[in-house]
Amino acid sequence: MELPNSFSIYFLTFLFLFILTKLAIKFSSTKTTKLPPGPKTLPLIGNTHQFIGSLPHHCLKNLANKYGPFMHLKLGVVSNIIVTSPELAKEIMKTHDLNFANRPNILSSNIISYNASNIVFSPHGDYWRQLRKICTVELLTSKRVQSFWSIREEEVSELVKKIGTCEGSIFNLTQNLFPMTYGIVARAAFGKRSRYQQVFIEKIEEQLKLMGGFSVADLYPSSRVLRMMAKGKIEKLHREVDRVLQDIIDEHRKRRNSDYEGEEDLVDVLLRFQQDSEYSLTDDNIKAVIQDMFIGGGETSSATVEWGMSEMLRNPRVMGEAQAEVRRVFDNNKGHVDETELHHLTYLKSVIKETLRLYPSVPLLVPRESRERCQINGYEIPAKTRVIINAWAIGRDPKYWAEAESFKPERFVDSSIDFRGTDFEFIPFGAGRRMCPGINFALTSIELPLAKLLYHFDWKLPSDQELDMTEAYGITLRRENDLCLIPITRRPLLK
Ligand code: HEM
Repeated sequence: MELPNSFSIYFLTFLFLFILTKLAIKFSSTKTTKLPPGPKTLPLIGNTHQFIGSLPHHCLKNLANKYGPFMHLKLGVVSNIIVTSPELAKEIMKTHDLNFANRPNILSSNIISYNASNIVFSPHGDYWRQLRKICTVELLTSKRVQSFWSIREEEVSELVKKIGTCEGSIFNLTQNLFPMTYGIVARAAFGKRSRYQQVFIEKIEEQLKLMGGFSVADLYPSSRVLRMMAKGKIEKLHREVDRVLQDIIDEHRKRRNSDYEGEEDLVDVLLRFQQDSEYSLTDDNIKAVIQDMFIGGGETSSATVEWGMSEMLRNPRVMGEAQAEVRRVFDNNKGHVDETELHHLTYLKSVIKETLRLYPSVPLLVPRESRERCQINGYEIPAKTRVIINAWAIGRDPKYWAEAESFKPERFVDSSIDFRGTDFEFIPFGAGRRMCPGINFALTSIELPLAKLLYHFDWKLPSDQELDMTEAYGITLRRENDLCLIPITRRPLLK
């Protein structure tokens, strides 16, 4: 047999290595460049057309039913990953939390948040850490929250008094709940209600509506023309809100320059920080944080009270049980509701959890953005990809919740499932580093009003028709129509 000459050996070795390298490249590229599945995209618009006619969290749930809990969607030219399962939510907010600790640059949020200098939209880093720490220490720890008890007591009692005067006639609960909750935040964080509170609430609500949709400019971020066109309305609204926020700062500054010797509130602390800090906070930065507290503290908690009351009206058995509990606890002890005995209201706490399961106030949480390319479940997530977590759909997934669409507070009565960021099937406050820091503040602003509304009054719908539960369009989950009810006094307000 003739031996191969050295040329043939070199040639065959080269050919072998060449094929091997090609295969390795092919194999590794199919493995690492695979995006999660998703519907086919159309040229230019991507999947944007699939959002027409329904609320974003509903559309995304329907699409996830078809394409799975880890889905890739193109909105315009922007890649989005949609997460619709507790396991994958845990991957994003726990396993890869640091990589997803940034927020995307969204035009409306950027304008409203003074160039992303608030807590919600600022990039993960020292500036964000400092601001979040100040707000937590000054306003949001459970000790600080408790210290505001008299403010809550006054504001909620005022509402109860007003309801008492409408005995037997139709009372618009929505129109009165929201100002009350904003009042609590304003007094706790800034010392008093704003002079322009009503206008301010209206403008903030308009802002939130605008932020809930997909602005065309955000679908094509590199188009300066689209950005210029989209800015007009949101900038006008922002200028109006800005005037109120500047007013709050100016008043505090004037007070600091006088001989005022009262306690410092959050704005005083931020102004002090403005002078001392290495970050040299501007007035705009402070206004951005004030707004965080207003939106975080006002809108979300009132919406939860409103949905909780709505569901109880649809489920008289639940309403009856919650009322019996509140009346049992407070008739025995004091004859009026105060915060000292709220911890006995275990059924009411389950009602609140069930409300947040079905109506998480921020249904798609606040979007995250990947810093670096990473792999999850064998799929590649490129750097700077937007991630949207559908907490609303996860809370209604029959795989994790029996009778998922029914309002059944009992499911929480002897259950350890909580919303503090460790049970990923129940994440109304998010999880991980960017989780909501306002849980303690929120809970007291929900529990006290609900307990008082149930203690003092029975409630009836104005007509025999079933209560309309349509959701409004916006970044927060609100009722489309105001909740109007007839109160019947059962325990008159004594003091
Ligand atoms: C029912 C009431 C509330 C709900 C459902 C809620 C929900 C949320 C959610 C889902 C997030 C985003 C979390 C994430 O990205 O993982 C968030 C962030 C935030 N919330 Fe809340 N929130 C509520 C009340 C409050 C209150 C009372 C405050 C303050 C007074 C507040 C202040 C904030 C702030 C500052 C952030 C941004 C955190 C960050 O990016 O580091 N929230 N909230």
